[in-house]
Amino acid sequence: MKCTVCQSDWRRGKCTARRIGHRGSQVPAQSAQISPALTGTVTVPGDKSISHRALILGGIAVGETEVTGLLEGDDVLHTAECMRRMGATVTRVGEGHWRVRGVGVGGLIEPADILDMGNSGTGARLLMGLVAGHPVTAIFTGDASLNKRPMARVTEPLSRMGASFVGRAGGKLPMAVIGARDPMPIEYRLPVASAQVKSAILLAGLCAPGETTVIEPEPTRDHSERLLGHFGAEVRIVDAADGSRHVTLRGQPELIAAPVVVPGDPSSAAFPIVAALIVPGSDITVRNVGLNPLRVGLFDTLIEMGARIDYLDRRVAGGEPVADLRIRHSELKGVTVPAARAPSMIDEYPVLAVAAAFARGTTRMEGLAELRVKESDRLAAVAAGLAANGVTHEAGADYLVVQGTGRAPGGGTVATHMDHRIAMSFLVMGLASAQPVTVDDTHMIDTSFPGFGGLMTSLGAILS
Ligand SMILES: O=C(O)C1=C[C@@H](OP(=O)(O)O)[C@@H](O)[C@H](O)C1
Ligand SMILES: C=C(OP(=O)(O)O)C(=O)O
Repeated sequence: MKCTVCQSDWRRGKCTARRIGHRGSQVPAQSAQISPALTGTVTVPGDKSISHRALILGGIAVGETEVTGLLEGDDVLHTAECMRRMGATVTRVGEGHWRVRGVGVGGLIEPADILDMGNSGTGARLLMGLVAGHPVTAIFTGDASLNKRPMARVTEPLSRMGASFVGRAGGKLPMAVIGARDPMPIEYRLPVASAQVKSAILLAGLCAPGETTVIEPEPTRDHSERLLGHFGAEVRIVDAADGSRHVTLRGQPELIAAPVVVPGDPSSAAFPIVAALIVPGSDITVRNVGLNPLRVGLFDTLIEMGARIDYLDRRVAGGEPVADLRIRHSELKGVTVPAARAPSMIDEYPVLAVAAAFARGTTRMEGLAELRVKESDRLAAVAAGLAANGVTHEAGADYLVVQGTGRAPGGGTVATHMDHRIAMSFLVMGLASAQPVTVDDTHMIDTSFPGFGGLMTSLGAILS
């Protein structure tokens, strides 16, 4: 018998592959079917982007950083393990409660073995940036999905800073990163709006003397900037008249350990939220959702579509705005989502496409080219999932148009292509579609949302 996730031998009820974070399975498929009104109050796991960064910056700070609310998803666990291999002491104290003792900026040690980043583009690209600024060599690899994703977007600027790279054709992992002995600060204009690329350059810039500047065509999530400031680095942000944002870091700071409180991940909250909007009679509350202005594009779009979402008890926790969200079933209407909004909701298009299938009228989503290089080609995977479930749509090179009729027919099986967000989005679809929806593999859900099935079931969702 073989593990249905990685095809390694399956013995004594376990997958024999000894990859970090990989549990393997024989029963990865799952179906969702029409469910009664969803009700209740839930808390989603911690923000994935902030969790990676808390471990990375804690790992190069002086002293002990206490992290609460850390996402214990596979992606973040890979980052924790890789930081350990480069000298940081990373300890789990309790659920979501971790301590990190750092090595100081410039103090990374060379890892004795290959760094396995699993499914995580964020972990891989941010750590490639960090290694690029240190005089060490590290070999990065990932799973079948990550090893297909483009890395030239980070190797190009990091080469200018003095690092070198030996990888597979087309700039793919596995790849050796040979860190710069004397890293140079650069000024770099990002060719694509990407918080991962911005963060990789800033992390390399920590070890360079002088100022490293990243110019973003449109602002992307700013968790790196916020946390760098929180740990004592000098970061300047200037919004230019042409709409671009200039982020400048002064290199070679001493980072000082600082407590990090991780809010709930808005990208994970998106799934119960859309589920409640489309399942008739639903009324749920999702507590402690991060509302960083550069992450809320989905919520703004849903409200434009007619969603009844109330922000309760708005507050600031751990330097990020948060609120409890009350969501009630809503009659949605189609809207046009402009390309400029993409950076603030880049991971939410699959679940927005599901909401659009339950809206009345046409929803047009533009500026989606980046979806093609995520854990899967998300534009193609969403289009195939919509087709399998009888939803009329049109997908172009960088756009998606969904014709909503108030309810998706369902009845299809969706290929998830090792992509957690495709799996969760189509399970949400099945909760309100006329026929059940099946997804072929639910394993990858643990990368970002461990406990997804249990949380949805606790609200009344029927998953089998
Ligand atoms: O910086 C981050 O934490 C992330 C940035 C985004 O990727 P890009 O930078 O490639 O847009 C996003 O898709 C990813 O889930 C997390
Ligand atoms: C794109 C994602 O993550 P990453 O790039 O870190 O793999 C995601 O979580 O949707």
